[in-house]
Amino acid sequence: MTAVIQARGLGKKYGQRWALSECTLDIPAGRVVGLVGPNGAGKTTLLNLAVGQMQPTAGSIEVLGGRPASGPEQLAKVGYVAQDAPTYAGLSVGEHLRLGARLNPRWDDAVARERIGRLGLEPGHRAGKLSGGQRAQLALTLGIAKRPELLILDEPVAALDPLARREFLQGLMEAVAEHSLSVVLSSHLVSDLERTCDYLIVLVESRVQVAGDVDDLLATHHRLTGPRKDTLPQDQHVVSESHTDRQSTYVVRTDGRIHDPAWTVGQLGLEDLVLAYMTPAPSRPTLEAIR
Ligand SMILES: Nc1ncnc2c1ncn2[C@@H]1O[C@H](COP(=O)(O)OP(=O)(O)OP(=O)(O)O)[C@@H](O)[C@H]1O
Repeated sequence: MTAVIQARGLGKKYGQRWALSECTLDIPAGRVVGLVGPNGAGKTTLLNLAVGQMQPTAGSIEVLGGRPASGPEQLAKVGYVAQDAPTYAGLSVGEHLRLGARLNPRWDDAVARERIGRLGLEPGHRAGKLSGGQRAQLALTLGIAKRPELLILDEPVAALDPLARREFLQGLMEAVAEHSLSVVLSSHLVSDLERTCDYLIVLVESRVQVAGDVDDLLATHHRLTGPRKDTLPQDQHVVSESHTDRQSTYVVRTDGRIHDPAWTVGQLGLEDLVLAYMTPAPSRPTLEAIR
């Protein structure tokens, strides 16, 4: 497997506090990767480390086989659309494209102009006067026209209305199909990730909780529901659990089938899976303690 991002024991500390810790990951190439987790989980920190905007406190990270931001060649291979899709308010759309052409050796002006035309963005309009959605589309256009091998996007659709979100993600998926891009995309909007991503990373409190192929994750996670019991499901990794007076519900990860007739086995959607990892089982057993 070729990894676009390979992290080994990666960590970043601000003062006394770890924003990211013990992160070991191999993100495969040619995938659209969703990075999800609650506020403050460390997503932006991981992405900033990947593009070389900050240095690790511990461990190492390689991107496309090189050290982040280690030279012009490395910079050309990686595109980054930072949080809030930053653009230069005083520059026009056309000036952004000219700047992109000057700064990026692989710049594809035809792609940039075609996208701008299709989106109805006037070259003479100042970026500061564009709507949030138009600015995000301009930032995405710059990221795509740079023709990187890996495009990293930090919550690019957070401020967009549902229609603008759909258009943005469609544009992204077209670029993935046309230019065989690898993409890492952080978002809180799991329904959007479900439509676009084929690989998922869940980060909670600075640690990777789970990472893997979306289809594999959905096939190996199950919801077990049954009468409240003293015995926990055997041989399964319990991701989360909840109990009422009469009923117990577990989200478990298992490669095998669940034969115990005491449990009703249900499939999980991606949102349920993410939520299960975001609200993990406190400190396990103890139905006694819960009673
Ligand atoms: N420059 C900084 N100085 C000090 N602490 C920081 C700094 N940047 C981030 N942090 C802290 O590091 C932790 C991780 O922040 P980060 O921005 O990576 O999270 P996130 O998952 O991207 O959050 P969000 O979803 O809210 O954007 C948080 O606790 C945050 O307060």
